[in-house]
Amino acid sequence: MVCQVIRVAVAGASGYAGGEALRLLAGHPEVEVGAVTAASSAGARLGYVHPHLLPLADRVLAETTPELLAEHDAVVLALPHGASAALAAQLPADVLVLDCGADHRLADPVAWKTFYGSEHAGTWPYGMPELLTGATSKQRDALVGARRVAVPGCYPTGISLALAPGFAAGLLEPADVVVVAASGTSGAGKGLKANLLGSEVMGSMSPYGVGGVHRHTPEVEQNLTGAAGEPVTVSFTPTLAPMPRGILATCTARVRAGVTAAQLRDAWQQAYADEPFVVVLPEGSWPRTSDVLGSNVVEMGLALDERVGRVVVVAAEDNLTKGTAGAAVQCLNLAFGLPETLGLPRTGVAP
Ligand SMILES: NC(=O)C1=CN([C@@H]2O[C@H](COP(=O)(O)OP(=O)(O)OC[C@H]3O[C@@H](n4cnc5c(N)ncnc54)[C@H](OP(=O)(O)O)[C@@H]3O)[C@@H](O)[C@H]2O)C=CC1
Ligand SMILES: CC(=O)N[C@@H](CCC(=O)OP(=O)(O)O)C(=O)O
Repeated sequence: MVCQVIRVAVAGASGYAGGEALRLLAGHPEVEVGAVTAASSAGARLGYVHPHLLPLADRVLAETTPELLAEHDAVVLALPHGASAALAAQLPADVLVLDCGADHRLADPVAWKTFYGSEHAGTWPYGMPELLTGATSKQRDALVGARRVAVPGCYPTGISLALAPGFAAGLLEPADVVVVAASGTSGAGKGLKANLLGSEVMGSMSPYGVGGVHRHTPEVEQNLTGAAGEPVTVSFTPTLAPMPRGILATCTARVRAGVTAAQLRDAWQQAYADEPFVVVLPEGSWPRTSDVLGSNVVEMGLALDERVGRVVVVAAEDNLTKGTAGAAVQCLNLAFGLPETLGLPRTGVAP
């Protein structure tokens, strides 16, 4: 356990993920917010780009340099894909680096090249403590004391947590997994065009990245393969929903012959019984994105569709909280030996 305050810098502080990291860090009892950095908004008051962050409103966004970031105990990188790897390589090994981008999530360089089209930067411990990596082992162990963390993607968070218990318990077939998920518009970052939001997104839902081409597909497959101990393949279709925040992922997989609804419920309950941030709802209850808005919780409900032999798991999360910045803070707590839940809300702001 560290005794002094942890100084944390946020790079990409003018963006959505950076803003959410600052909202959480500003309320964290062991953290002092250090440098806040950006690119095109460097020089602006933080209060100008994030009026909701009142306690930090008079901070001025600095340019993002490794020298400035290196003065901190921890750095949250909330930058576009590809920008974090080069920066992280220039930071001292004893500074905790939490990369909200995808650069260090995938272990397979071929999958990286196929879905991201650039050279693979390397693989860091994956920041999803609750993820089953076998029958009972979880990802948490690799995060205690870590100094480099690849924070998961927003869709892979809800989807992987939704299906891992069934694979870890050997109850699901590894092929024929189907996921359709809806995301709020903040998932696309602040660059999503205002006119697109007004005329095409609000009042409508639309699919994108259809046909197995979305870059979160290999991340989900990597996570579920780790839980199953054999290759898992996934058909994933994302959709854009007319709401600012939230992801609702509907995940289905074929159950092995003879598997009962009681066995399924048992596996999910056992997997998450001690997890503060993963909630399995009672039979017949289903999650809503509004219930987890601003909270670090993934809520899920499950049922066996006996007619077709498939388990259906529906998971809800806030893409900016548990889907990125909340996971980063959770991993910071683990890395520094603090209680894992420190500074992280378990309550949402519904309706
Ligand atoms: N939005 C979400 O729900 C989630 C996002 N993430 C990941 O978090 C990261 C940030 O996403 P998000 O906040 O949505 O994106 P935004 O577009 O909202 O913000 C991007 C931030 O990065 C800064 N920036 C852009 N280019 C550079 C550069 N070359 N060097 C330094 N800073 C730069 C921008 O600064 P400026 O504005 O000053 O130009 C801005 O602060 C991405 O990797 C994303 O994939 C992960 C999970 C969920
Ligand atoms: C709605 C929307 O556009 N969402 C983004 C996901 C953003 C995210 O969180 O994922 P990464 O961290 O991997 O960027 C997308 O589909 O690309």
